[in-house]
Amino acid sequence: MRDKLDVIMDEIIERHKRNRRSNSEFGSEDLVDVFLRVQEEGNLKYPITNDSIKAVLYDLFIGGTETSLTTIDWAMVELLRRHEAMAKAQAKTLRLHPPAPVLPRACINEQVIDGYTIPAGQKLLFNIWAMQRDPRYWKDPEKFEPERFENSSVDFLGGDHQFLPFGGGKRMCPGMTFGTTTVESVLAQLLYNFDWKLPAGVVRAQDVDMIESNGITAARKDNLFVVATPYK
Ligand code: HEM
Repeated sequence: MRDKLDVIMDEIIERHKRNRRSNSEFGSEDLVDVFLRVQEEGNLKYPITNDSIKAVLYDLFIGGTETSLTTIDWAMVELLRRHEAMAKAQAKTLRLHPPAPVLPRACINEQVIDGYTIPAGQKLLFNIWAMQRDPRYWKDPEKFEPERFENSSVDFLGGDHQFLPFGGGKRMCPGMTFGTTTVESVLAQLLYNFDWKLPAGVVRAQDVDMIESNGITAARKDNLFVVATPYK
C-alpha cells in the first residue's frame, strides 16, 4: 500500500514540475507548486526534500478522507435512529463520534495534574471520546440531540475543552473548514433528496449496532444498509 502511494506521490510531484503554475496575484499555485518553489529557492535552514512534500500530501489524503467519511456514516446512523431529527439535521455528530478519538501529545516540562507528576518528555494520549461523553460536562451525554447546541456557545473551535473533535492548540486540525464543509454538504445533499429508512423487518432502529472498530479512526464496525426513497 505504502509503495503504491509512493508511486502516486512521485507522479504528482513530477507532473507539477512539468506544468509549473506561477504565483499570480490571485495565487494560482497549489500547495505542491508552493513547495517546489520554496525548494528551488533553497534558502531554508531545513531544506524541503521530496520526501517532506510526500509526507505532507500523505497527511492530507489520510487526514482528509477517512475522518469526513466516518462522520457522515455516524451522522446517517444517528439520524436513522432518531428519524424525526432528520428534518433539522446538523452535523453535530462529532460530539458523540469524534473520528479521531485519542490525540497524542508529549509533555515539554514536568507538570503535576490532579496529583500525578507527568515528567518532561512523557508521551500522553488524550481521550477526547470520553471527554465528549463526560456527564460532568454534558446532560444526557449519550443522547444524540442536535438541538443541544441551539442555545449554547459551546463549539469545536478548540476553546471548549469538553468538545475537541478537531483537537486544539498548535497541532489542531488544519482541515477543519474543509472537513465541516464536506460533511455538511454531503449530508445536506443526502437528506434533501432522499428519505432514509432501515430495510423493513431487517433490523429495528434501536438495535443498530453502534460499536466502533479498532484503529486510529473510530469508524462504525458494521456496514450501513439503508433504503433511500427519492423525494418528489
Ligand atoms: C470531519 C473532519 C475532520 C476531523 C474530525 C478531523 C480531526 C482531526 C484531529 C482530531 C486532528 C488532531 C488534532 C490535534 O492533535 O490537536 C487532526 C489533525 C490533522 N488533520 Fe484533520 N480532521 C478532519 C478533516 C481533515 C481534512 C479535510 C484535512 C485535510 C484535507 C485534515 C488534515 C489534517 C492534518 C494534516 C492533521 C495533522 C496536523 C498536525 O499534526 O499538525 N483533516 N484532524
